[in-house]
Amino acid sequence: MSDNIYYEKSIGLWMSDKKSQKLNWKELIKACNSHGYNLVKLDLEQAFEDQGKIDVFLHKLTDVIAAADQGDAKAAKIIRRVEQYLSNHPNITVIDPLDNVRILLNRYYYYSILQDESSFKSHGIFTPAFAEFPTSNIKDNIEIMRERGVRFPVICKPTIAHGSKSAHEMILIFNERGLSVAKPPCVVQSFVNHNAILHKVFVVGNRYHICERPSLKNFYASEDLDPIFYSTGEVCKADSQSTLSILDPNDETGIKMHLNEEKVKDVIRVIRKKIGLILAGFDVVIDNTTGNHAVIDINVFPSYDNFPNFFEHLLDCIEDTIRKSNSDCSLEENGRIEDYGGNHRPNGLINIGDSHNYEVMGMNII
Ligand SMILES: Nc1ncnc2c1ncn2[C@@H]1O[C@H](COP(=O)(O)OP(=O)(O)OP(=O)(O)O)[C@@H](O)[C@H]1O
Ligand SMILES: O=P(O)(O)O[C@H]1[C@H](O)[C@H](O)[C@H](OP(=O)(O)O)[C@@H](OP(=O)(O)O)[C@@H]1O
Ligand SMILES: [Mg+2]
Repeated sequence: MSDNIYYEKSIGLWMSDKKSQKLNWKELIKACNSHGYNLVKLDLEQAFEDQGKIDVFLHKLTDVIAAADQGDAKAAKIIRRVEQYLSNHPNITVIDPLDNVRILLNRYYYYSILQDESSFKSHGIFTPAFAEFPTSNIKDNIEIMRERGVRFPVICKPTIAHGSKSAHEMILIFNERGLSVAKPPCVVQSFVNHNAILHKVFVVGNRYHICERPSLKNFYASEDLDPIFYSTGEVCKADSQSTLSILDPNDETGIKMHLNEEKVKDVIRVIRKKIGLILAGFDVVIDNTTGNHAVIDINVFPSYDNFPNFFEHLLDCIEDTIRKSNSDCSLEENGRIEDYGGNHRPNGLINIGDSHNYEVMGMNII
């Protein structure tokens, strides 16, 4: 994977072909080498022991873990082998630990972690009311929604957040008769009107980057509307141009709701403390009536689209993690996200984009 210079340490990397095709391998190898690491592209079909010594295991195994947890024997065998290898090599830095990644495989589970976060309410942060449908019995599901304060319109999402294309297949449901399309196991989450603006926060350890994406226009409960099926990829990518994102004329409020960076940092602190991932992303929409910030989704190792110098920040963070684990004081143990070393910058934000499609690099979350 790299020129014939010997590098003392190695990063073993595995990700799906789908993700791998989007990766700029040349740039990643350059960043690894500049930090004194070889980059080894691991093969899950071969024993890791036969693929060279690694010091860091960097992965996005979400699809394989999800398949294993759903009973896929081949995937289960792979995950067992990976976990056995890592337990035989406790000095390998894993980014991120499989048990932490598992937290984000189940939407109901991680929504519950967010909902239970007591600090959010007073900071104007929330996760929309949600409920899980264990069966497709509409009467039972209406009762479950009532008990949990979930109100139409709702977005129906697969409970399992990764592992197949269907994990991103969403359904907007406007009334009780629309619940007939919900296919359990699934969660329903109250829809938050947010003027079709999605804020994606990409996190690498203590650093984050925010970008705006198209989202869904404002919707209201209605007995007349049939469910709307969509996939996230067709509505919320940077280049998406879905009619679902075009605000209705009477919704053109002209008021721009500004993302509050302090709220973003609060969410990052909670994710780092309660979920403990180095590589994560989350989606925020701003309630257009209250201005409160709704965290509607958290992702493992997302795209890091437009994250400036992502690979450099990744390697810095890997080295930071190794340094901290060697000094045996984990970030999560003391519950604080500390300042990090490196090119210390003021705790400010560097506005690196125009105000419309703004992108803001946040450094040093304290
Ligand atoms: N509660 C909600 N209120 C308003 N819009 C929502 C809500 N939940 C989801 N959405 C819209 O649906 C999109 C997809 O939802 P979500 O992010 O949960 O799905 P996902 O497939 O896991 O996304 P990703 O591609 O980020 O993994 C969001 O980007 C947003 O546009
Ligand atoms: O541009 P984003 O970060 O929104 O796209 C992500 C998406 O949010 C999910 O994290 C995808 O992961 P899966 O849920 O596992 O499909 C990412 O796909 P990946 O192939 O990069 O892992 C998207 O990049
Ligand atoms: Mg999302």
